[in-house]
Amino acid sequence: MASPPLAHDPNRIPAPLQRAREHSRAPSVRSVGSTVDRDGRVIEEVGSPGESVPLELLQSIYLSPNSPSPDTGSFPSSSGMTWTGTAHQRTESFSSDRYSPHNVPDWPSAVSFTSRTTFPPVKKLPKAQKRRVLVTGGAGFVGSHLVDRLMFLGHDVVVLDNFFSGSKSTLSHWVGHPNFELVRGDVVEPLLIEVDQIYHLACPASPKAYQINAVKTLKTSFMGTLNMLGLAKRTKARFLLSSTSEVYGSPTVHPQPESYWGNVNPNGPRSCYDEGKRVAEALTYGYARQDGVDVRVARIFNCFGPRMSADDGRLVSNFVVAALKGEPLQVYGDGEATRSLMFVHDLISGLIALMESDYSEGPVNIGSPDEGSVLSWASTILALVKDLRASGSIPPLPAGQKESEIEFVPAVVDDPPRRKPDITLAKEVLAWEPRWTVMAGLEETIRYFAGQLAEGE
Ligand SMILES: O=C(O)[C@H]1O[C@H](OP(=O)(O)OP(=O)(O)OC[C@H]2O[C@@H](n3ccc(=O)[nH]c3=O)[C@H](O)[C@@H]2O)[C@H](O)[C@@H](O)[C@@H]1O
Repeated sequence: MASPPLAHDPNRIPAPLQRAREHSRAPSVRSVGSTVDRDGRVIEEVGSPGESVPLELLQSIYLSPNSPSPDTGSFPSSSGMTWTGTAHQRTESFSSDRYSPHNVPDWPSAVSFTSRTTFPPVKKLPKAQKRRVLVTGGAGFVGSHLVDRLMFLGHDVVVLDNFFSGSKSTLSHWVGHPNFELVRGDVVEPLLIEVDQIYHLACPASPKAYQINAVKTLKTSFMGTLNMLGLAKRTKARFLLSSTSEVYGSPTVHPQPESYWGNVNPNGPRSCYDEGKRVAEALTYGYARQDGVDVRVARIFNCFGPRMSADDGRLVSNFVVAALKGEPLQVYGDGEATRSLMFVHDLISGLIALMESDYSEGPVNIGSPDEGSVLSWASTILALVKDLRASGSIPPLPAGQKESEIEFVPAVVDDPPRRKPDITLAKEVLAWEPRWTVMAGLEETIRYFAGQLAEGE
């Protein structure tokens, strides 16, 4: 089904293009060599001590053989994997010589598959430490990164997903692993299994996706959360709800602390998601007070990274894909709305830290304080893609094709004008704060999408 266009406000006047051009003449923004964190330390592992996973292992899964390498800035050969050592345990499964598409008449784009016999290496945990973890929405962008992390840490993971916005390909590397189970199903139906922890992520999260079927989004938020809380009550599992910064609506307090009650339009085009998540929070604390369910609530602020789908509709994926293709970066409205961007590995570390913490008194903001205007993020992404191209790290544009430009299009209805988390509480109770710079995260995301585009995804 084609996605209906987002509602636009025709009365908002786009800012002059000249300002965008000034922004995009930003100086070189690219960092060189290994990925370093905010303190200038090389990032070798992600996650808190005791719960950390080597970055190279994670990258070996989500970066394709066609993704440019961070250190050499060069392309790996399209015929083989570039990762070595324990991280390289993937089975080659594409078009062997024998079954090459060229050898199959009339099948120009055929792909052959072999069954996987080896898996990425996972920790061996003593029985007492091994948890049975349910991740609803585990095939989605955020869910699949969480599943990777939990699998590497050695837990038993069950994923429940209806594949509305998630995809089986995000988890194909675990299918058949004895610690892993993938269930096609919808959280609006009850699920009868035995678990120790539930990460409840299931719900379309991009404004484009959640507005396609507003009633279904509300049903997922309400009935899905009700069912998963019922499961938590029966199994005495700890329950973590992925809530959102959208519960703050168009905030009148900036930055937003957890104590702020928000300013949400209860019947606008975004209300299906905003109010859905607000009722999901109310249900969660209802079960905690009434039935003693052990709950955690994470309010997630704008997150980006590999495995966002190219047509996801959100800022980073839209701008990166457009810049790589040489298409216009469309800024809705005047581009003055602000967002604070967090890289996905930081979010996963925050979610696990919250699940494992003793803090259950109320919601915790998980987000980055790196606030910038939409226009400034568009300019930054454009400049970064240009730099990576100039250094030969990603493919050049086809001959004759011009670099992307910023284009202003009408504003989106009820688009929150500014957003930045107050993360004092997360620092205090979880000892968590973002480690990745936006630049390092954007480079990783650009490498991911460059690999995807090279494979024709
Ligand atoms: O992460 C959050 O805190 C919440 O908000 C986001 O919603 P939004 O901030 O509107 O995310 P985007 O769709 O990425 O938009 C960010 C800003 O960029 C603008 N934008 C987006 C895409 C684009 O192509 N052009 C553009 O100008 C939007 O109008 C908006 O002002 C996410 O989509 C929600 O899932 C999430 O819960």
